[in-house]
Amino acid sequence: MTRMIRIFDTTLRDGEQSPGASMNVEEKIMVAKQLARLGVDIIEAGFAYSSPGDFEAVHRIAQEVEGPTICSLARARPEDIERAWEALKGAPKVRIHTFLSASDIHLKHQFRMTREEAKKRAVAMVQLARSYVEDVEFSPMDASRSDPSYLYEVIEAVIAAGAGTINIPDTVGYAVPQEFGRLIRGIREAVPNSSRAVISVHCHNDLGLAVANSLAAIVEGAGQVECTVNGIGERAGNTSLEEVVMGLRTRRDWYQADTQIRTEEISKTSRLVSKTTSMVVQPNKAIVGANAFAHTSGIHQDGLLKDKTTYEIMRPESVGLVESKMVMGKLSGRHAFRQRIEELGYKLTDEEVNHAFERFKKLADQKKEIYEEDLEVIVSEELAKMADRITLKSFRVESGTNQVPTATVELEIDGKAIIRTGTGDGPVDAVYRTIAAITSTKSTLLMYVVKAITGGTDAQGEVSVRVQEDGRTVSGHGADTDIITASARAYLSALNKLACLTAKQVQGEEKVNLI
Ligand SMILES: CC(=O)SCCNC(=O)CCNC(=O)[C@H](O)C(C)(C)COP(=O)(O)OP(=O)(O)OC[C@H]1O[C@@H](n2cnc3c(N)ncnc32)[C@H](O)[C@@H]1OP(=O)(O)O
Ligand SMILES: CC(C)C(=O)C(=O)O
Repeated sequence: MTRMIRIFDTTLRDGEQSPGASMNVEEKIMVAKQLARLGVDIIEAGFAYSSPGDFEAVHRIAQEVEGPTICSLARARPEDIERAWEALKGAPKVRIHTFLSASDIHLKHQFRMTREEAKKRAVAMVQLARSYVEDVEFSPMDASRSDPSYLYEVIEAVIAAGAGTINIPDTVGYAVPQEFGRLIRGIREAVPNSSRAVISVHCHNDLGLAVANSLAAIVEGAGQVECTVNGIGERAGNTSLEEVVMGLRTRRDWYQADTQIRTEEISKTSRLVSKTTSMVVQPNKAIVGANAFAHTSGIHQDGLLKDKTTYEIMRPESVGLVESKMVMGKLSGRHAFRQRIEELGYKLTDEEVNHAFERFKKLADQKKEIYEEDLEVIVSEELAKMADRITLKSFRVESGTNQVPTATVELEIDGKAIIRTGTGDGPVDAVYRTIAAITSTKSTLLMYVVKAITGGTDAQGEVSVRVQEDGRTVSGHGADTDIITASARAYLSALNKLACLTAKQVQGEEKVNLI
């Protein structure tokens, strides 16, 4: 049977403890509304006592956000619990979450309390919270570094005092999965009244184990997981909501557990939290990173095109993405290349695909990522080239501060190679003049524009020209990471369009005429 695990989202409380992640009241309300759409069971909206802003956020979220239970954190102090109640009162589903350390390290060095004093305080504060609300959660802070026998005593006492949820925090991210799972099993076995409460876990990610620890706890009977969107939170953050939820959903066969989360809302929620907290999501972050559903290598891309299950354990649509992304680059293969150009609307023959693919591979060696625009340029140029009578074979340009720019250009016209050298005012001008000399064109260059298609110094430059001859105006485009090559291609594409290069006998290096 599948157990339903409660998702207690603490993005607005522990998540906000990430340096620089603070949110104003309106932003918190916006995130809380999205968390409700995501389907979390409980929203920890803040720590009402900590500031007027947090009080207002808890209060307004409790009043305005429908669906989840709204919770405020409170230290084990009467003033905190009263303030939490003031913020929450009047709202339909509310919880007070109070906490006090159980570890000797904390009790001795921070709280300067004995174990007995701390237990008494915890019981008294749970009772006080219960005098206001039905739903009280207690956390024995630093539980993973506490003496288990004392921890069990505290848990038993606070359940008897009325706490319905006992949250076991790995406050400093010290636990490892097998150990943490054993701790949860120990609580269930050693605390006589433990079945009267939901056992929750709250893990920090200092050793990168927050999700693993939370899943290990679920295996041993935890019924609630505290987590944050994108895993943000104090220091290295908290258990990532999306990872734990998708872990359970994808491996329900193993965990026999699931959540009520509407997973299709995950990506949207992640983007909103990232934007609101200004915390960038690392590209390789599981589930929500930009690369989480991106496939780069030819072999993977080929497998995916044949059947998605070959290399995808989750469908991108299941987390609200439109589709997996095939990243076109130097590791891509012909199958993926053909698929992508067909998606762009081009129907190519096998020969055309082969030509275009060769050029794509050359470009991919020069550029880290190939964008759609790059592909369009390659394919459209490749298609146009098939019919071209003049093609660029090669060129060399010399230019510098104390040198007349000189170009040597080799063209193929109707299958004949012609090489010529010429000069100009700059490298592009030298190439253009030499091309004009070879082709004997009478055309006039009306416009020359160069722009970067994509960002970065390795961007492709796109050159557009407009050329006029005998009252006819044509345009030409060319693109390459080398703008002189792009310029030559643009000029030649326009000359080809003039399409009146007669098949005049081209003998060796003889001139031909564009009529
Ligand atoms: C593990 C966690 O993430 S717990 C949540 C942590 N979150 C935050 O701390 C954010 C909000 N905090 C705040 O705004 C402030 O710390 C406040 C308003 C709560 C308290 O501010 P101050 O009164 O200036 O105290 P300060 O933060 O310097 O010290 C904390 C005090 O709370 C006490 N305290 C800490 N936790 C608890 C607790 N669970 N129960 C009772 N007292 C506690 C400390 O012992 C210390 O008391 P002391 O002044 O008698 O030594
Ligand atoms: C308040 C508790 C649950 C906490 O945030 C922690 O121990 O990390």
